[in-house]
Amino acid sequence: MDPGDLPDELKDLTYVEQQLIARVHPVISVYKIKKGEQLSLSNILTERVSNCEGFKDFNVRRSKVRDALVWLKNNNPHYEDVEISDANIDLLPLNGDVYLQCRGYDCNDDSSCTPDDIEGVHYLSYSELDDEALEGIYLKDVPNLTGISQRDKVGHSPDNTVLLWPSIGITPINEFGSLGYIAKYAAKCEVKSNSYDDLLKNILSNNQSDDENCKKIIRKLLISTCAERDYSAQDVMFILMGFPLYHSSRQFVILNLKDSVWESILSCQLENNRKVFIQHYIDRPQYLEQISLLECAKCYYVKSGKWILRKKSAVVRVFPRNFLSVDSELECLKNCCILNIPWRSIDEFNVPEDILKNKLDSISYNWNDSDECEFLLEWSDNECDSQSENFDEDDDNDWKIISRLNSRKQTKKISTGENKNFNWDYAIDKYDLTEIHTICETIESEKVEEYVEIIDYTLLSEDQKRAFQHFCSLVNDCVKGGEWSKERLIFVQGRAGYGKSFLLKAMESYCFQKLGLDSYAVVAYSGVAAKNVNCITIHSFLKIPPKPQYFRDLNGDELHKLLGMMDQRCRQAKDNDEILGNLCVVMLGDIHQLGPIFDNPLYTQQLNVGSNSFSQRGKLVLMSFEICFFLCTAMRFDNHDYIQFLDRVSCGMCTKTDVKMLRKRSILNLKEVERLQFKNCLRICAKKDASHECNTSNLKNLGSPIARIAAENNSKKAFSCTDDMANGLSNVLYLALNSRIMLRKNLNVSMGLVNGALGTIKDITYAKGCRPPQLPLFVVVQFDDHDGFEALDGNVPIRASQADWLSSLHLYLTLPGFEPRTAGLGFDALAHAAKATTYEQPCSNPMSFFPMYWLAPEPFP
Ligand SMILES: Nc1ncnc2c1ncn2[C@@H]1O[C@H](COP(=O)(O)OP(=O)(O)OP(=O)(O)O)[C@@H](O)[C@H]1O
Repeated sequence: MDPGDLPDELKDLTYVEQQLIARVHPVISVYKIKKGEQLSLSNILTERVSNCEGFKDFNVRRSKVRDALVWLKNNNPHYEDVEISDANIDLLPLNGDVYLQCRGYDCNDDSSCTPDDIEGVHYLSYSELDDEALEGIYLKDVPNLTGISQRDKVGHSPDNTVLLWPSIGITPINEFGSLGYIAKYAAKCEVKSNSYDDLLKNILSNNQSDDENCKKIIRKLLISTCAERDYSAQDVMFILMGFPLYHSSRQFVILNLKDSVWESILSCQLENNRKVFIQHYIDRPQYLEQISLLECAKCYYVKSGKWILRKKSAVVRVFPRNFLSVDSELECLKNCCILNIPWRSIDEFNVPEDILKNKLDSISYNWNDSDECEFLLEWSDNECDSQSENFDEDDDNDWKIISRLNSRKQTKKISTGENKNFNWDYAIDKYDLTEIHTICETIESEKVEEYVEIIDYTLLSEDQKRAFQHFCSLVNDCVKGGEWSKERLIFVQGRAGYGKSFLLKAMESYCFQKLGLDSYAVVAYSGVAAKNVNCITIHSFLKIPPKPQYFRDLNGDELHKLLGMMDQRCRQAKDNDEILGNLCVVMLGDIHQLGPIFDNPLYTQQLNVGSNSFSQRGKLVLMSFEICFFLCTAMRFDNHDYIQFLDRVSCGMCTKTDVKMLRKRSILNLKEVERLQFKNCLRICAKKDASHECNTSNLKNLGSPIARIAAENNSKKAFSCTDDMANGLSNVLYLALNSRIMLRKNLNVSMGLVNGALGTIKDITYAKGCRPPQLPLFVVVQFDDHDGFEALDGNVPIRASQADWLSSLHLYLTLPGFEPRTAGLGFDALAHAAKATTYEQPCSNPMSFFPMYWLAPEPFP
């Protein structure tokens, strides 16, 4: 709307003056709940400075307000009946700040204007939140407010205080800006989803905010993202949708590195001799001499002059967001240094560019043991996207520079000691590069040997026979070419060693004899299983997108997804719309061996109607398996007590005696000789930190030089991607001679070079003149279960490879060549220097509370 020229009386009114003369305006009250940690303005490092614009300008001029009101009364029909009270106007300052008066405003007096009165805003009560939303709340470990609306809660709280309005930077969020803010926020946390982006755009452009589906999605996303992230976003949720406010367990700290702000901060003297954080940092105590500004802001705060270590590190926001978008590279470097290098005077950084670069290099590659810091550069998504689009593949150098300047956030650093002088091209002369090339080609061009073992069916146990006979009649249906005469979707359940693989071989043998080699397929979930029964993996057979490559067994959720995808593929392949394309499918496994997850039971009836996700589809497929055969006879062991014991343990039905037995076999109670047998085993830790610690100490104990190999990313997005998003590619890899490693990818299933294969590094081979953090040409590994190649003394060469992955928006490229996974150390195709890995992925949070005991499984009395 264009109101035309404004009269002088209404021109240049401040925001608060406009509020004072408005006849109708929404009152938005934002409350904080006194519980846990609170938002504390003292933690915002960039203090409110007097020249702030927008809502923080509380200046009011008495005459301006009076003149505007008089003009409106004379000219605006809606103000005709207004009585101007001189006494009230005289309460206003002649020209002054009413901020304190606003803070003293008692929200309980505002009973006449409840949010429900505000037109156009639909408030949802707490009870209207659906289960999903509530689940999100409980998962986030926030106070349980069920049964009592937030508004009630606030009403009973004796110490409500009005906070500053939510804002984006210094621009207030009002009823017009809030949707945009939500969109920005939500899109940020859900970068992968195109449809979500579209949905938000629709809400904004077509004003479809009443659409229930939209609301649901927004609700869910906001609940999960805001609880731990941003008070402002929480405020908006509360105002717009009536969601409860949560306390965040983390504080937010803003570091503004703009030159102009620096100057004003350092020169301004706040009342009561208070200092802004940056001044505290400069005057910090001696014992914090070596801490960087970024770390300091994350870990400490100052209260009454005392330095206090935070219980949880704060979320630090750095402005300007995109360092590389600042005017000069010098400025960008300077900002990086200010953040990450300990300093006392800002003048330390007024030096030439190459000195700054050296300073940065020294902290990137010469890390002290105690220092575990990270570069924190926040990229705004837009900036990032435009960078990626402009990316020119030929122009390597640009992105390599970016690559060196950053490291992915979660990366913890390990000291590489005095390796600077180590001659990393020591091994190149030992190898014939053509030979290595040929071997690598052989490994990578995998061919599964097509042989079928013919089984003597009379050997089958009674249990196995029942399943086998059912299967045989289905094969005979195929031979006749008619309809299926029996249930075609078969589940065979059996514990470890109960004869599943043997039964599978028998089924394959029968199929082969009756129908020939091309009429069936044997596939396995993992590379290890595929190797055991001489087949290929489901993923490569059905061309299903690879799952993140890391040590992980199948779990219930994975099973659902996998079945969903298999269903789709089978229907496509057979051009048949029945479940699994009307194929006969036999699934052999052990539900008790599925990894634990925080999810519904495997056979849940809870399906989200209308949902088309693979997981939902997989649940339906699983329920379509109508017949299940149980293998109840242990074929591998004959110790009856031990079998019973394993049965009880796998069902969680341990007796007291079992527990005693388990305690005896705790790894801590074993004799030294026994314990040594587990020296090289893979350890699973509950937390990333523990696994990192374990890997670090293992690496250091080797006493060999450690190579820190950095991935080269072509876009800023690639830096910020988690390992999962990057198909398991990690940004930094630590390798050392003789370090234990694990293969993270199925290189060649039939050779046994599969995901999970363990080995020891024998050589890290660099071209002449090259060294870490560059990629080596190849790494030579001695695998535990592979004879290796004669030409390499029984070792296997693993060379660097290029990996790319496609998100819904962009193609990102990483060149670590080696894709490791959590647990930190390792390679991609290359192995993994990890002897430890985490189990948190399948277990999710709740499991991490349980202690994990390491048990040596044998001997059993
Ligand atoms: N009917 C049988 N006759 C003789 N030996 C058998 C028979 N069934 C299984 N076995 C043997 O018992 C051992 C365990 O069987 P198998 O490997 O098939 O078990 P599994 O259920 O696949 O175990 P896991 O779940 O650990 O892979 C193998 O050595 C196998 O050869």
